[in-house]
Amino acid sequence: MDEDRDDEAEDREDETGSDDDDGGPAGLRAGDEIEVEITALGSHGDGIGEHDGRPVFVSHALPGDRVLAAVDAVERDRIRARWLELITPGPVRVEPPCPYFGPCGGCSLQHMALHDYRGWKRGLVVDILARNGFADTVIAPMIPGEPGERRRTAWKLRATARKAVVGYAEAGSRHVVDVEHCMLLVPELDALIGKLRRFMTAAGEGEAPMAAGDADRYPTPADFRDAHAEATDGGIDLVVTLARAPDGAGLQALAAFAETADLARISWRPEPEAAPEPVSSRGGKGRGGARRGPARGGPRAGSNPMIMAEPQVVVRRRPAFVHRGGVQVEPPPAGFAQATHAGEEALIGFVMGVFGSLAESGGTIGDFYAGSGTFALALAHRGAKVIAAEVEGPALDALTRAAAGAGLSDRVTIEPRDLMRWAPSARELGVLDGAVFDPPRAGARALVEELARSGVPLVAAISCNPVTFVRDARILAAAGYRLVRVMPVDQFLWSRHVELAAEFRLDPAAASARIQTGRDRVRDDPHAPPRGRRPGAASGNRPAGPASGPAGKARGTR
Ligand SMILES: C[S@@+](CC[C@H](N)C(=O)[O-])C[C@H]1O[C@@H](n2cnc3c(N)ncnc32)[C@H](O)[C@@H]1O
Repeated sequence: MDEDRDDEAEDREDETGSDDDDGGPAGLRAGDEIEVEITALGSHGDGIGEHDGRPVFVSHALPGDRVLAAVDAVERDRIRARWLELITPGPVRVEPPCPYFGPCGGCSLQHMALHDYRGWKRGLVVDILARNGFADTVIAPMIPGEPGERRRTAWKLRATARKAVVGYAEAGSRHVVDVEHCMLLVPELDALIGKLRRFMTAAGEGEAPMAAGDADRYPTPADFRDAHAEATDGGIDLVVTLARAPDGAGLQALAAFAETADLARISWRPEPEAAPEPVSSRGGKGRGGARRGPARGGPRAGSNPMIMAEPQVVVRRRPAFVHRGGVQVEPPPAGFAQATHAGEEALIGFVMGVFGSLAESGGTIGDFYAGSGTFALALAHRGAKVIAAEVEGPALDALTRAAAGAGLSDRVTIEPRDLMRWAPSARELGVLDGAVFDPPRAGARALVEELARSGVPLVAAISCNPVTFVRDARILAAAGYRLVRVMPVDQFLWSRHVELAAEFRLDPAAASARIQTGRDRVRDDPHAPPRGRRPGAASGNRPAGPASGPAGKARGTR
């Protein structure tokens, strides 16, 4: 699925020094064929063997396999090779349960026995922690993923001369594999694949209402780009990306499809555009520039932002609501949701395990990268005062409405904020009794650097990228935070992606040795909001610094 293909380069922490090299071992060149005995599985799911003293990475090969492979690249520290033939299968190899496995880039490890796959995936977390100074950390058994659990997905939509295509991209390619079913998905999402294909096909054949009497017949199958679908408690929430804005007939067709497929809500959005460099009206760049406005995210300096327009709701037949920590919330179309209900429950359970008694005693907890409130609502429901910081305005609007609906408004303070560009300072964070952060794959370095100086005693981290997690964890550890326990979670079954939840406690010795930093300074500050009160409300004290980012909306979430 989309998550399984992104960020290939970003987190290849084990791939430094891999420049191409002319001379391979014994003159090995790209295209040469070699036999390799696979002894391990790498963090990207490639089988690893050895040739002439150098590691060889062979895609799709598994430990114990003996394979014939073609060399793709000879690099300074490794050889990359493409699988040609299985000479002898290893003991962990099984028949993949899905007929699309191989061509479809959605899953990469269905051919590995589930037990071994799960051991490998948990081992990724164990290994990276051990290699980064956290060998003593307690690592819980992994919360396993199961087929039929994935409650959100993004399909690629294409049209060929003969048919409409609904599916997933091939690994490392733009080609889309047409699928009838996906066994990862909850049944209602799986059933939507065929309905969506029929809808696109009907558009092409002039059978759909959108085509009736409309010379331009919009949208045609070729205008569909992708679809984001989430199974909510109210029904499916579908967002289609289209190459052009639908006209009246197109909107009617989308509404009719929502009726036929019994969707809760259907929206459309245009294709994303590359963001221009932020330019100041005075000729400067960035922060003081013309794009400054209410916090909605926006292009981040040095990133590769694609501006995603807000989806426009065509019809909302029922509320597309979900329950989070006992509170009902209706996230915005295509808003972030944890990929599986079981995964979300496990993560909320972990966070409540860390902060439960603090919440019950009315402590103040920051939820950073809060989305529409998965943790904030659960914590507030339990009694905490929560400051929820997030860049996406629509997610915060949903969180605000949900808090109001549950009578929790007085416990939830919303903080629209781009946390990568304008992380709250250690001093601002010092009012908190606890903090949870759940960033995108890039991690939360700017926030963590401030947290490390803040003196906040209890911190929970949720991460979808162990590489950026250990980077951030080392910053906290260097400041005296002990990584108490980690819980791996498999929300992306049969992929290389693993999530984790972690608990950090500030070492009492480090806390008492702290000389007038963050928390201590704030306690001494007569203008600081008293602990246990709602910052930004009674005291009027809002965390300093710009709470607004450039206009527009850049997406970079998992
Ligand atoms: C992994 S999601 C977690 C959301 C939420 N904790 C949940 O479990 O539903 C990451 C969140 O970070 C937000 N985000 C991404 N970049 C951000 C930034 N620069 N500043 C603040 N929030 C950001 C996304 O909008 C998204 O809601």
